[in-house]
Amino acid sequence: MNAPLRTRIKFCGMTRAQDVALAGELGVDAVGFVFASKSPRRLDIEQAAALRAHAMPFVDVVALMMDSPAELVREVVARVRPTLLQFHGDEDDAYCRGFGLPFLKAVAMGGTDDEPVAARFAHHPHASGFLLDSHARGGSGGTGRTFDWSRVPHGIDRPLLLAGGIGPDNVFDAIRAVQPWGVDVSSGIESAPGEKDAVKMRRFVEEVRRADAAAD
Ligand SMILES: O=C(O)c1ccccc1N[C@@H]1O[C@H](COP(=O)(O)O)[C@@H](O)[C@H]1O
Repeated sequence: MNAPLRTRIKFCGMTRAQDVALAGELGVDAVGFVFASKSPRRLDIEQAAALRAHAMPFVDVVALMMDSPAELVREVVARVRPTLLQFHGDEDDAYCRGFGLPFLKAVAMGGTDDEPVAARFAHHPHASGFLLDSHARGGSGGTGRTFDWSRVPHGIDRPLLLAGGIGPDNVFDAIRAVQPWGVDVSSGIESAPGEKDAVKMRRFVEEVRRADAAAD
């Protein structure tokens, strides 16, 4: 894919109505609700359904699952009505596509994995895009750690979202280095797990726009 004219932004791990509303005001493309059982940002279905009402038009709502029972995913789809699913575990392509929604698949960029990154995309032919995160295979995301951005493959025919340890202070450099289709941030815009910081959220968006304006 060509370098995008506008880098998409996803704010993940939202837990508060005011943060979801501010994301919309700032022109963020997507907000993520985490249902992974071990996450400090995990929502139950009632909380997520209530938060969903604060998402503005044209803001996608992404439900993040990690090796969840299919029954939970179905309930989230029915009651929270996400526009996209994001799978962070060992879910295979057939499982991921079985919920009738487009999905993103997270690819673990940390640890030691002999399979080349580009080859891993082939395991999920129906993924709408891939999210490259810094955790090792089997580990959780939302770590606040970066990975070696030079390992991001080029010339991939589907959207790539760069994640892992990105924040207002490094997102400009990240976009210049990788030219991803989008960036995904959680802890880098927080004051505490799940509590987004309005100043960091705004600065993050400004830095993405600055990188887009500086693109060759
Ligand atoms: O956010 C979480 O708690 C989480 C838990 C389990 C799997 C994924 C999770 N978050 C994803 O990880 C990226 C990177 O997070 P960070 O910016 O390094 O804190 C985040 O954008 C989510 O997509």
